[in-house]
Amino acid sequence: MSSVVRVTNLEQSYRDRSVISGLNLDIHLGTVGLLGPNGAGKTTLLRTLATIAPPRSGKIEILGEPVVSESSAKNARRNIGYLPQDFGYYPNFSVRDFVHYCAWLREIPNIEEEVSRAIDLVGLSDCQKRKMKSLSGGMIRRAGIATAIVGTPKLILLDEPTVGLDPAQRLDFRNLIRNLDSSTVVISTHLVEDVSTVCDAVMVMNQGKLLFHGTPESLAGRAVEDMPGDSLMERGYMATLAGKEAIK
Ligand SMILES: Nc1ncnc2c1ncn2[C@@H]1O[C@H](COP(=O)(O)OP(=O)(O)OP(=O)(O)O)[C@@H](O)[C@H]1O
Repeated sequence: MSSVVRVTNLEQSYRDRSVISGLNLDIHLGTVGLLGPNGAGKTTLLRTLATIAPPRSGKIEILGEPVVSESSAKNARRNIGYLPQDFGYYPNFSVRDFVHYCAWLREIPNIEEEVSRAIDLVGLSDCQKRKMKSLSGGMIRRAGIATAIVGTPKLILLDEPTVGLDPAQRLDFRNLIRNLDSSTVVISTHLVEDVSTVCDAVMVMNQGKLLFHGTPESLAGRAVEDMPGDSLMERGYMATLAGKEAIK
């Protein structure tokens, strides 16, 4: 199976401070959850995969094409939908204007149809004419998700997409992700249950290193008795962070 994303020996730093080091990664078609505590490097990794932050060193390939220059990054971005953690918007734009503008930037064909579809998928059709500044936090987040999924890009990168969503909206979000089966979706989250319910694979990062990459079941299989957590997967995650894995 060919990789949708391949990362080889990635180093990233802010000024002289290394935040990702020696990271190797292959992501295949499907939905992958990216778990890690605050400051683990999740946002930095997603920004790198979104081709916004060029690697300090190492290589990235998106859909088999190396990203080595601004023009190759621009080509890659046509296939990438990215929802940053703190995304900006023009407060006076309507929901539709916001999604349309992002689709236009990505040069999406059949733009009106695709924008309507994305807005419908996030459940905002009835308020697509409302101004962004009049929306609740959860609705703003859903409009942001629409900008990432519009045109069904081959790679969708969502940084903390469920923050601010109420429990019903989180269930809707999971259903939406399940229906994006022609895309590879990478979801950064603190919520282990988001990962256990929708992801085919899980990555656990800490201190800029990848500690685990496998199925949700194999992460749950790392659970050890004395670890805190309400589910096997939470305990497996905590055991992985603590470097204490179940002995098989
Ligand atoms: N612009 C920046 N300048 C300097 N340091 C930064 C910058 N952005 C992030 N960092 C540092 O890089 C490290 C990784 O941060 P990053 O935001 O990638 O982690 P994260 O896993 O996404 O965290 P969170 O879950 O809190 O969003 C942290 O120690 C953070 O303080």
